[in-house]
Amino acid sequence: MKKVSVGLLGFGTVGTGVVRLLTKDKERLEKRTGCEIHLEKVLVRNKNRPRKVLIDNRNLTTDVYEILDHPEINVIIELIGGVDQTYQYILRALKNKKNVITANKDLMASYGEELLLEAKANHCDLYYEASVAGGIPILRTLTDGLAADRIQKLIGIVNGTTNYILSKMSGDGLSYEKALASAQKLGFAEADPTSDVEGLDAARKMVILSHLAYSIPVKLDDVKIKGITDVTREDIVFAKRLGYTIKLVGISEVNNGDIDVRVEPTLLPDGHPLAAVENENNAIYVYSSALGETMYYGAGAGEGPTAVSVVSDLLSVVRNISLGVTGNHIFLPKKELHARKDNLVESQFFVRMHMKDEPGSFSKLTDLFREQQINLEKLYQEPIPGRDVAEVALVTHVTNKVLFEKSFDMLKQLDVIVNAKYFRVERG
Ligand SMILES: NC(=O)C1=CN([C@@H]2O[C@H](COP(=O)(O)OP(=O)(O)OC[C@H]3O[C@@H](n4cnc5c(N)ncnc54)[C@H](OP(=O)(O)O)[C@@H]3O)[C@@H](O)[C@H]2O)C=CC1
Ligand SMILES: N[C@@H](CC=O)C(=O)O
Repeated sequence: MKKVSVGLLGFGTVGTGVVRLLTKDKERLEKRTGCEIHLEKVLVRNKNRPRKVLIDNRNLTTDVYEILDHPEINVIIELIGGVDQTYQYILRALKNKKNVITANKDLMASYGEELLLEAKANHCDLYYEASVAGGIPILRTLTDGLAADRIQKLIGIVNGTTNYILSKMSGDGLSYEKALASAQKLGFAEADPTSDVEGLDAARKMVILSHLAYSIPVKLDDVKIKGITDVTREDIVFAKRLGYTIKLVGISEVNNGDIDVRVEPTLLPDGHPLAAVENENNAIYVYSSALGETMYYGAGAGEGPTAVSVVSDLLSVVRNISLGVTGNHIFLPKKELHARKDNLVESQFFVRMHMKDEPGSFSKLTDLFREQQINLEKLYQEPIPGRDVAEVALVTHVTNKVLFEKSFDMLKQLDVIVNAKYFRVERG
């Protein structure tokens, strides 16, 4: 039996899941590939820290070069996270002709193209399925399953932490802080959860997905990003009254030579399949010309699901090694699309505001939208007991984004408006 030796960088949440799977299912995995899969070394910071899975202490090392330069190791799995230092490690591994598997979307969203070219130059594999949507095999789906179709649009719930927080705030009435602490404890959140809650993690994933869906280079700088830190329980409640669920979604769309990629808290109609995606689950809704609409759903974060994606990549690499081939190179055509300008974006919008509860205030509001030629699809008003202020929520018809934002600024200037905020509405 051919032997493949693996070096693992990082023994945290996902690293633990990978060691667990490679140990527990060793025989089954080896049968699937016809090769012996040997975990040679694991990089840790502290060799004496108690671990959640049994491992021989002699397999642990604190010296990364013992793995990167190890003559026997053919595959390196990177699960430490971070960008600059990790980039150098992966570059060195590839130059040393080692195949690489990573779950690191921060790195792949910024340096994916360079690293894939380096892998190609060195006749190595670079697989990164776990970098998007944890356990859902979405990268394979885009590059293999849908290879023959033309993809036009993707809508993704691609961050487990924020979906978990919004679900808990909505369903269990948990505060934002408690829901975040719980997501951290369960291992969904990044080491620095700012990237989760501010939308950056989802934006990185949308860059990777868009690149594979449309075979074009997409820059993180071109993604419009807004996180969930301003979403309150009241926003969730009043959106619900109008028949919507608030989710942090990434939307990526190509049209007439331009591309629009954005991540923001968005209202989805309650009947939309994405509205039912709860907790740390993720889903990607794909619009393609021949197949139509398809949705890929499952656990988007956590030890077990993410380890399945990593180890499945490993099995692909092991099969390639035994066949003497490499795969999974994405060739980037030189065509570039331009980021869509806001004056070309059309959408519905949800506005929530506190309005003085006095005669004439309501008509000031409706007059403004009529003058701006923005039609309202839904309107909800409820007095706030004990205060001379009413809660008002509305949804516009589809309108131009620039026109809407100008009108929203005018709305905030009305003397009857105490405060107001808005979110985009996605009809699907
Ligand atoms: N958690 C999840 O659900 C998912 C995570 N990912 C990605 O997977 C990667 C790993 O995530 P996760 O397992 O959650 O992260 P963790 O923080 O749980 O684990 C990272 C591990 O790497 C170790 N580490 C970091 N730097 C070094 C270093 N220089 N030398 C040695 N060890 C180091 C850390 O050691 P120490 O404990 O000593 O700090 C820690 O154990 C990240 O890129 C993440 O974005 C992708 C999909 C899902
Ligand atoms: N922090 C990420 C982990 C998986 O990528 C998330 O919450 O989705």
